[in-house]
Amino acid sequence: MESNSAERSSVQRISPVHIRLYAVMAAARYHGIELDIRDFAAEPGESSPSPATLVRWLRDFGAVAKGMRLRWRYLVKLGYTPPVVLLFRDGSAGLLVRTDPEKGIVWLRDPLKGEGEPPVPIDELRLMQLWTGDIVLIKRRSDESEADANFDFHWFAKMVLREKQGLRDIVFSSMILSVLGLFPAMIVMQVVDRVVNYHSMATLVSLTGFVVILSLYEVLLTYARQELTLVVTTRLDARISLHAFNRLLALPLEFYERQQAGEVLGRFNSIFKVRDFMTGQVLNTLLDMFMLLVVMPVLFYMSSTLAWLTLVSAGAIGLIVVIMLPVVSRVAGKMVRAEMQRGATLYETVAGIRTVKTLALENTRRAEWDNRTAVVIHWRLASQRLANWVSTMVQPLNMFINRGIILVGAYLVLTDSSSMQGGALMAFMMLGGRVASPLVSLAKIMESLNEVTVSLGEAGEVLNQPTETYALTHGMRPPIKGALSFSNINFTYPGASTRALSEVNFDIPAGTMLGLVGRSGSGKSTITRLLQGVSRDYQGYLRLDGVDLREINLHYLRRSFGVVLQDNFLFRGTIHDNITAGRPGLTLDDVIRAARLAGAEEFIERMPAGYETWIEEGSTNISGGQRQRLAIARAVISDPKLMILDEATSALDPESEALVNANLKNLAKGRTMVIVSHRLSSLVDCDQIAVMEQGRAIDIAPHTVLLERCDVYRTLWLQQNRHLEQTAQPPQALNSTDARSSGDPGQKVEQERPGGGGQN
Ligand SMILES: Nc1ncnc2c1ncn2[C@@H]1O[C@H](COP(=O)(O)OP(=O)(O)OP(=O)(O)O)[C@@H](O)[C@H]1O
Repeated sequence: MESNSAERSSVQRISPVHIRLYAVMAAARYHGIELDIRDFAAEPGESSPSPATLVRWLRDFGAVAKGMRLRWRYLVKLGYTPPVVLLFRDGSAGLLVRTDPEKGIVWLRDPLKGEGEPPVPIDELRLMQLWTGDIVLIKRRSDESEADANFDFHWFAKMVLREKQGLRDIVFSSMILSVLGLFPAMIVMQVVDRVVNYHSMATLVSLTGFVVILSLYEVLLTYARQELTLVVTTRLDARISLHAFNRLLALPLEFYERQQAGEVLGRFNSIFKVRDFMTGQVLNTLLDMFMLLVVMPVLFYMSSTLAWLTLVSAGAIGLIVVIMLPVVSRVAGKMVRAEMQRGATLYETVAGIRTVKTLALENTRRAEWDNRTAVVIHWRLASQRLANWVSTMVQPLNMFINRGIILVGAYLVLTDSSSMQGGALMAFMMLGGRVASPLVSLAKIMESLNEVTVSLGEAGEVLNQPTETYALTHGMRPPIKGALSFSNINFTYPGASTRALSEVNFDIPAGTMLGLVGRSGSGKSTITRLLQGVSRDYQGYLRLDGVDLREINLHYLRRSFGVVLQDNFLFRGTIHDNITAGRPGLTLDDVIRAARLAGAEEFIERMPAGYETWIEEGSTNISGGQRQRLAIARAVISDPKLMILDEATSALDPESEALVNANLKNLAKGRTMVIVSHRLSSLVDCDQIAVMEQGRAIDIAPHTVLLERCDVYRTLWLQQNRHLEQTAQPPQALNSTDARSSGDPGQKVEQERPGGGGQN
């Protein structure tokens, strides 16, 4: 219930709509699904959320939900049940937890009260006055484990088998089509042997009728099968795409930092090769195999000698393909990898085109592209050559099946006319060709299987990495005030040999404006990464309001932070869209308030379309200072209790920097703010400044105190402000706020904490 009160605290008044949302959240929580009220997007025009809107919300966050209308007589039969949401006429909702059909009573729980509270019994008459008749049923998705399952053939097979019904219909129609496929040959046999030999017009007429009806049937069935296949493969496609993209989003930032973006994309895209294979080649070959099953007995019936000859030749084709398989697949694997690397080069060039152009790196990029293309071409040629070899070896056997058999058959007809007639020979010819193709495609499947295995392995390199899913969906959601405490924090980046943070110890109360200073590489950004839960593999304890950060739901934690970096990505869209960043439920008033706080209001209003001004990709049509201010507005719109500004003003011109800095105090009101800056003069207003040196927090105190007692700080300050030093002595007099800050002697970290690093 802790989280319930947290969410409630952000709501001034509990309206019926909120009660309805809390009811849904409580029912979802029963199944272990944590919803955040801030994720709820109301449908425009709906005064209170309809079952459909609630179901959409639930489904978006991993629940299986269903809205339905129920009569009392069915509702009362539910017995002991997981909480069912009953929608009330006033826009609120209740939670039904138990019913007694004998007594005609249901028990409702107040969504705002804890699970321990006893439910209230209520009879039909009273309930019908409140209840609209709508309910929302919620349960946990049974394939939750599937969401975290590895991307392998097993997973794909499971996905395919989830389309059981569709597949069953496809198989059934394929079997019938296979049988129908025999008829043309049979008809030819009848026409030659009966109609032509005996000049029988009556047989021709009845055969014609038969052919028309069967053809019609075949046309319809083929259409239906195609339609079914389309539906099944499209559904499969959608499911795979969604799942893969969710995986991509659930990967930790640390993973992306280690990987080349182009390679990640290339690997991700190889998942679609697997999909094409499963839904195209495998399915078609399986369907072809039915043909084989149907045709073979007929062939043996017509002539066992010819049937054996056909089977052996087709088998030999399959054998050749299988023997060549390892070589072909090795080459195919090299081709896939080469294509992926070329894709990475393409992506890098396009993503970094500004640098390429400004540094005139076209020739270098072109040379790299040429090299990569040369490798691709080399392996493609090799693989196509190999394929050519295989098909050349196979061709004589294929020709034998298609042409040689007729000669053997003719010989059989001549030497022993009782064994076969001319018509049967022609029918055999027509059907014999169908034996080779399924066998060959079966062998080819094995060939592709290797290429697909390589692709799957590549995709797995990205998609089977450990995700943050658990941390994003589990954990506490405590109310956040903003007190931070670092105790004995040690952290080393994966693969690095030295610690990025070493025995960091300091505490700050909620509402502190904390500056982080230190030389380049001293660990300032690493501190902010730990705070945002980007890197979680640290030793020691980092507490937010006394709660271990690792215990807090990651999604909730990150939402509680407003973060502005040195270079902020603005999405293509309007200023309004960028400030709300797609967060549901924010109004224009919120946008304006955030823009005002960020000092962006004035320039936005001067723009021709105001908040509807379109921002191009890479935000080329606004200045750097404007972009930063929009990023700040985006960060403060949800009124976070914690804010991080990591070199947010470093890249700005002095005027824009002054504008943003002038607003810092305003921004910091009511929240804890962590400001990383190289420019010490922008931090003099901070309540506390932590000085970082080689991963250690060597001191923390207000500006004036640090100037007096921290050598590193004083050196940095003097390096940047020597000109001021000469004109105004002593440095404490530089800023009036220093006098206030100096009242707080701060914490001399290394002295106060045992185990802290020594001061430099
Ligand atoms: N993703 C990473 N992988 C490995 N090492 C890293 C990574 N990021 C930072 N480091 C290392 O960790 C140390 C601290 O880096 P950090 O970025 O926190 O320093 P900083 O004080 O913010 O530096 P700057 O002021 O230059 O941004 C540095 O030695 C750096 O080389």
